[in-house]
Amino acid sequence: MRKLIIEIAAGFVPVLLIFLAFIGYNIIPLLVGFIMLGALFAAVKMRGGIVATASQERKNKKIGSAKLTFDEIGGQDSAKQELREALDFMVRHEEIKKFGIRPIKGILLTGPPGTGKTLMAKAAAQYTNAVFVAASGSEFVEMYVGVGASRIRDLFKDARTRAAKEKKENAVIFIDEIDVVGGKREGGQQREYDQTLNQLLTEMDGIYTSETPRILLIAATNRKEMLDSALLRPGRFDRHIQVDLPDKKGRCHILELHAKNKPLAGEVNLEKVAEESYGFSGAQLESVMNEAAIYAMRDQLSEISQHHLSMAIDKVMMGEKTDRQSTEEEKRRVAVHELGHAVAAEVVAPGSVNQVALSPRGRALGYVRHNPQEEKYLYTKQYLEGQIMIALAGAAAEEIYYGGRSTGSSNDFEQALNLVQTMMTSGLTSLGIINMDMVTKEVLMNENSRILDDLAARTKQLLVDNAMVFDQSLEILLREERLSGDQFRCQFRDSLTLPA
Ligand SMILES: Nc1ncnc2c1ncn2[C@@H]1O[C@H](COP(=O)(O)OP(=O)(O)OP(=O)(O)O)[C@@H](O)[C@H]1O
Ligand SMILES: [Zn+2]
Repeated sequence: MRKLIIEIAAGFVPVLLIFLAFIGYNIIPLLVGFIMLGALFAAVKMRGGIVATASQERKNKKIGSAKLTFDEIGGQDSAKQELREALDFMVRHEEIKKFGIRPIKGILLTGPPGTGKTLMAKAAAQYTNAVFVAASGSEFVEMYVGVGASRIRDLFKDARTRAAKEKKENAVIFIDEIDVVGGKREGGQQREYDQTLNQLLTEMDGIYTSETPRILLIAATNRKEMLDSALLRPGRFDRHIQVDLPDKKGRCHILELHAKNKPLAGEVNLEKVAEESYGFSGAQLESVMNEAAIYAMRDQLSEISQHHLSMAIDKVMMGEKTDRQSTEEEKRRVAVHELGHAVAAEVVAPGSVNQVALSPRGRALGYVRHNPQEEKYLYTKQYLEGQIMIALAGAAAEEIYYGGRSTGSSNDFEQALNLVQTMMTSGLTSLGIINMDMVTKEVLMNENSRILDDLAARTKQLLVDNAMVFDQSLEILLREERLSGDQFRCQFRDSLTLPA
């Protein structure tokens, strides 16, 4: 702010000189005035440039050495795989051109903070042998109108000049927090942001394959729904890769990576640490390792013990204001809920469960993945009832194990209600073929609850009948956070062969 006042004051002097020169018809103050104005203008512009490079350097420092490979990123197997596949388009540019395939210009990484999106972008640059230029969305928000747009221009220019200097054919530009510049344009007053976003779109449209360096933009956000749709159009950020919180195996891998330069005691069991840090991001796990080392040093010991790691988990968790107890409790409840869906699905449609997992994915804390089924155009009553039972089974399992439901079932109920609706309009209920407009609301409501109550009771019975499978699977799921379809079906087979 003080700088701004100085600049305005400094700008006032030459203007005054020019004014006085005009009144006095004197050429010397006129010239001096113009020279001063020019110098001031250059200074302001340069300051913008210097600030931009300085913050870029900060960012580059923050993300460590320029050479970072995918091997140094823990977990994230599917995200890494997807990203590599997209990058192969850049590496195999000759073939791409031959087939007339549109090059990929932008990749959007979405996911919670600290999951390694920046690391992914760095590894992408390494993988494509590209120069790496990074910026954060917030750097483009300035009080001077047009500065944001000119910084975007500078960012692309910087990528091009660096590639030329380092004799590289590719350049990766990484923009973190893209939502700050790329937010939806509806709203009206944010004109400065608009200019910046428009400049970004213009630069992206100006990327050609024939030109070197080939430029790839990687952007990161944890609020994809906030982005302006212009950014997501084909030819812009049309590849989306989800970077999730790591599952137990991923957490173990990340801990191993960050333990490499630290003296761990022989008794340390990183798998146990991974188990206790459910829901942690990569950044939090890095923090756990660091805090544990500090505890060990404070104890004047030469090695980090399991105890130090446990204390570090608590510290990182308290810092995040999460209640350890409720996390464990929540994990169990999610496991019960998802297993409910899975057991019902496997009974209703044997062989249909592909995977049950606890790792938080997007907003859901757990999920059941189903094997792709043949696409159906005609549904039987039995099929629809089965689907409703699968939807209701999450809440049913919670009722059996906890005596009540949680808020996690609203989507399931919506799905069940839609299915009942389909049954009614298709004449598959006891009402027979009906004209929905001619039946009173009350009749429909009664039939609706009759169907749902009946199916809910059958679902509960199904779960009770398969309690043994349920309990054994629950134990594995809580331990591993993941249960493959085959592992799951093993439980069914075992329970069949056991004497009743
Ligand atoms: N998968 C991972 N493997 C190893 N380290 C990780 C991983 N994820 C995060 N980290 C650690 O956390 C730090 C921060 O990660 P990074 O900056 O890549 O996260 P981000 O997703 O870009 O977060 P933000 O959205 O907050 O910018 C890394 O420097 C690294 O030490
Ligand atoms: Zn559910």
